[in-house]
Amino acid sequence: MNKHVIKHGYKVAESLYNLVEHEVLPGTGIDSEGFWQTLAYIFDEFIPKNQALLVTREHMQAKIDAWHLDHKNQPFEQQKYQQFLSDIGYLIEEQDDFSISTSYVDEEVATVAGPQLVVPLMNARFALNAANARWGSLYDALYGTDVIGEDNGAGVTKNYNAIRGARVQAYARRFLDDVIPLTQGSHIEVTSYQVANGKLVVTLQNGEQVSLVNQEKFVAFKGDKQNPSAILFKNNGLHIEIKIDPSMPVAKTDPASVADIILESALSTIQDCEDSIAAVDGEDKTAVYRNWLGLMKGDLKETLKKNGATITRELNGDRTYTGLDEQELTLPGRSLLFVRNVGHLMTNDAVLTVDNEEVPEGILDGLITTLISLHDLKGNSKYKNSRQGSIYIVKPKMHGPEEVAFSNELFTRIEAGLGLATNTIKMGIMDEERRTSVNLKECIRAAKNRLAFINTGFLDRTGDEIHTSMQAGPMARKELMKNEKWISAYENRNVRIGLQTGLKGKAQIGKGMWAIPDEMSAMLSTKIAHPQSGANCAWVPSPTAATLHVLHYHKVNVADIQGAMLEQFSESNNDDDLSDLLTIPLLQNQEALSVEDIQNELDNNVQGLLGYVVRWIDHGTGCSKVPDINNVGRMEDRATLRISSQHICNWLHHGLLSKEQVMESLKRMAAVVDLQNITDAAYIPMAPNFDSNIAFNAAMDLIFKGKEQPSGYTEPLLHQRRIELKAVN
Ligand SMILES: CC(=O)SCCNC(=O)CCNC(=O)[C@H](O)C(C)(C)COP(=O)(O)OP(=O)(O)OC[C@H]1O[C@@H](n2cnc3c(N)ncnc32)[C@H](O)[C@@H]1OP(=O)(O)O
Ligand SMILES: O=CC(=O)O
Ligand SMILES: [Mg+2]
Repeated sequence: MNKHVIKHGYKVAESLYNLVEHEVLPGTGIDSEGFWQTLAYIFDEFIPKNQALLVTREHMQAKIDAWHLDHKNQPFEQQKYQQFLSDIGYLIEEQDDFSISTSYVDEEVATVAGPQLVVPLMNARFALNAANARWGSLYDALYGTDVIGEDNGAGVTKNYNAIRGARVQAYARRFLDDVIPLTQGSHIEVTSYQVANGKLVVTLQNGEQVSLVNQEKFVAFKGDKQNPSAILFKNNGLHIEIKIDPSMPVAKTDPASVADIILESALSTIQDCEDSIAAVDGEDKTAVYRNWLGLMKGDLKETLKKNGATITRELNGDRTYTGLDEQELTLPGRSLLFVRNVGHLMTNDAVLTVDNEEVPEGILDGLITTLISLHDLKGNSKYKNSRQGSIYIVKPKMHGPEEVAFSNELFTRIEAGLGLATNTIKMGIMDEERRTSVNLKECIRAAKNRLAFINTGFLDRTGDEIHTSMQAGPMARKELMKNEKWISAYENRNVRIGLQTGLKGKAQIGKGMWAIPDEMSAMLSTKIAHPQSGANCAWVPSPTAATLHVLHYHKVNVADIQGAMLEQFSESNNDDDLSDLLTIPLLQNQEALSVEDIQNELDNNVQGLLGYVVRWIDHGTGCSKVPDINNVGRMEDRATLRISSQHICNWLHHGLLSKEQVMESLKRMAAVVDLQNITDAAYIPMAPNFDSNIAFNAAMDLIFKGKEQPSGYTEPLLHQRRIELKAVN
């Protein structure tokens, strides 16, 4: 067990204590004793409330399970089911209309629509990269991904492939023609961009001088007006820089010496303490908090080897240009950072009660991540995160309004304890549990003075859909879930309620993750649906994906779409989409499933599950790219694991699978996963010693004990097994 320091009746892990005492508190203006006293008061007050909320979850789930068992083999009556959900307080009556009144929200959240990057905060290399992903090279994003085809000699080669490069240049120019068109001709014909009398003068190959159709989109430049090194545009609130540098190899093939198109990309980033990391004890929590501290103090650094060279990565500075008024124009060089705390379920030994009980991790996260954020608010960093003086905390996995009210109250108490004005902490609500989706309006009301985002976390939400209705019958195939009634009702209703509660211009309405990190071409052709649906941000898994997804926000003006939607809502009665939302995605036509279909479904789930779990348990890696059965790399995190484990568990429970069949698949797929990891020297193979392999046992538990897991969450079992592994290593 970790060593602890006793503070006001609580035992604080020594590593955390030292971090807070020596690195966090200095410079915050908060004295040590006052802080530990606040911590103790907050735990005294909120631990019992937190525990009571978890008991409510258990009771509701037990009643839902019982209802389905009572109605087994009877025709399903939707109205009766909904009435039952109301009777048990799962479904709450919506109250009067209202609008949120959140203030001091940064423009990246309130008014400018764009990509939102998510990153595991435990990984400093990635966390820094994400903070710096505010600006990204469009040329690199295109060249390095499948957006540019490999046909006709355009493949990725060891050295620079000029054929591929030419395609990249052409693609980027078509984009410029779309969003900043010239009065005549195309950006591909340009031989020079110059500035004269506050206007952009563009010379084409035929010698003609033209300009922009929308002059106001040209906002700044760098260098000499006759010979600028950068031209800056703004479209839909997002910046585009044409970088001009004749010394760069790619510029030599360009008549206007364009070296790159740099796009403002990840407007905001969520630094994640939750589903993409594996922090199981006080030591791990301290490492995560230390990275957040480095980001808030602006001094986080990571030395790494890249392309044979050793580099030190740190936060990028702001970007400066010359504005059209000849004054310096400074733009943020870093993404606006949110921090995602954990939810209400887990506990951690970073702090123990006097009875050696672990404290709720979510309460600790709220307190420590806020304390650390004081460095940003107090200007202790050479960089600014929130120019509005706010702290952005995403709260995941909350079930219904009373759990949101709990977080709201906790944040108010933390603010008071740390001397902050009430509502300095802005809350992001993940709409990812069914009891939150069905009561979304009331959830928003419960945080209406601090709400900064709602986001459809469809991955957790799918896991909860399966678990909540575990007893109702076998669920639809995983891949086909996206065609089910509930999910479109969920996505549309989230936007509708968000707009009707006044989020436009004040907060984000966000959409979920693109979970196929290497399929950027597919992302480009489909993820435009997110801004088109009225969402002003959507999640991407990497900086490259952010630079590509931002193209959608240049093409779609989300504020206009939201405005039109609001008008439409006021003219028509809203359809009652609650029944659709509550339509359980049961497998239809089970007889049509062949033996092979069932086996494929199982093998695919098992492969993803094992591929993820083995890295989680053995390496403490909370988010991985794992090949599925078709060899497509999938982003796996605890939410996708929740889906696969619950899905197998559900089919097993309803007899579509046998225990032996699941075991056979687990063992066969373990060998496949072992092979996939063969180049990793630190990898511990699962086959053939399955019984003694901790990761393999974790995988079995997730399936065979899946029904009993609270809300079908994977973290209790993952934590238990990782702690077991850490103890033997
Ligand atoms: C349901 C939910 O809760 S979704 C939210 C949780 N999910 C996430 O946060 C996804 C975060 N993404 C990731 O962790 C990764 O992109 C993965 C695991 C999906 C893929 O990782 P890898 O296989 O290592 O990616 P790949 O090899 O293609 O790229 C690695 C490079 O991209 C960078 N990178 C990849 N993802 C990110 C990211 N999210 N933020 C910043 N940089 C990133 C790395 O820093 C690295 O670059 P570097 O060598 O310069 O440091
Ligand atoms: O947190 C996101 C999700 O989809 O779950
Ligand atoms: Mg989630």
